[in-house]
Amino acid sequence: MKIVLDTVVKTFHTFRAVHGVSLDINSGELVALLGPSGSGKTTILRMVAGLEYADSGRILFGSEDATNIPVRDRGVGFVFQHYALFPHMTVAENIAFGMKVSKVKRSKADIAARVQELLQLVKLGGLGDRFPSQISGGQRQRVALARALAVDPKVLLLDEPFGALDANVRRDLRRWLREIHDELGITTLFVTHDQEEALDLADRVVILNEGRIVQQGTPREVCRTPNSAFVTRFLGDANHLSGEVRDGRLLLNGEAVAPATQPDGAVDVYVRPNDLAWAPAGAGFAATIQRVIDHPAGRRLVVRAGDSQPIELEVPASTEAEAGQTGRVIVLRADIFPKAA
Ligand SMILES: Nc1ncnc2c1ncn2[C@@H]1O[C@H](COP(=O)(O)OP(=O)(O)OP(=O)(O)O)[C@@H](O)[C@H]1O
Repeated sequence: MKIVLDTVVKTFHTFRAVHGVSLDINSGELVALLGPSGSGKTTILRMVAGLEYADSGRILFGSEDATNIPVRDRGVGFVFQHYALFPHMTVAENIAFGMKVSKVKRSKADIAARVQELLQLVKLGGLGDRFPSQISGGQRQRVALARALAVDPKVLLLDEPFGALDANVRRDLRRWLREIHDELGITTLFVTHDQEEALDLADRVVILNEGRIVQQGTPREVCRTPNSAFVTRFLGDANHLSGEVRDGRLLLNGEAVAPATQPDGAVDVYVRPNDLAWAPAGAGFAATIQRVIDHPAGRRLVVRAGDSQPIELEVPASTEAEAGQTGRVIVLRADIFPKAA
């Protein structure tokens, strides 16, 4: 089922939460809405669900205006962070609930068979008789997904479904969700404020700020060609340096470090730790190591150049480095924007 948002606006009292958002979600696509708190992600999701109405603009399900389709006929499944399971029902009863109240009548045997099928799909076979309080948080969210899938939705809407879980469980669950999505091919809209989660999971990432889409593209596109300082900062883990472009070269601390295509003038430079290298001498700009942080994948150097803020570099685990050493920071790649006023 393809979903189209066409210039959708939503205002609460006098506050405009969504400013004319247009977005196509193709059939079978997994799209992540990513943005800081208050950027309008949940409001957009709720409008697609039919839980909230747009002030103007249109939302289409296929070629049909969704305004005319009641919520229960939209064929939408939801999973929310705090969309609790019914505590007095077993896992199996929770999954069966939607089928029992659905307009599509199914026999008891059909419902029981479907529940078993879903329990296998979400890898919880054998736990159907437990109560929600007897399973882990990650398992509960898998039950919530099974419950959402039980009524064969054409569209799946997920609002921070893994928000309350710890980092390792979150990572496992999003890989697993991606597999389920690929198996079932349901058009899926996923809301998160976690960059890593969006990049890991989605076919396309839509970045929102203050109720507007500021960039959209594949994870690779938004990471490699962020179109603004906001997107670069929001995607995280970038050093921010002040520099200057002069005659087609980027200058940091007065030293030419890389070619630049921008017009001459002051610039904001964002460089990811992986796009910097460390060398005892040679190109780049001079810096002094302040700290070395070892982690399983390599070493992180925290350096200072002149009176700059600390700059972080990611280097191979084999790199010899210690606090107090001086050397050169080499810029392999940078995102350069005209200096913000
Ligand atoms: N029912 C409401 N009444 C008034 N203001 C609202 C209502 N719902 C949302 N808002 C406001 O609209 C803006 C967008 O909210 P929304 O929940 O869509 O953001 P979000 O990006 O999902 O944020 P979060 O990540 O914190 O959930 C916020 O400023 C919020 O306070």
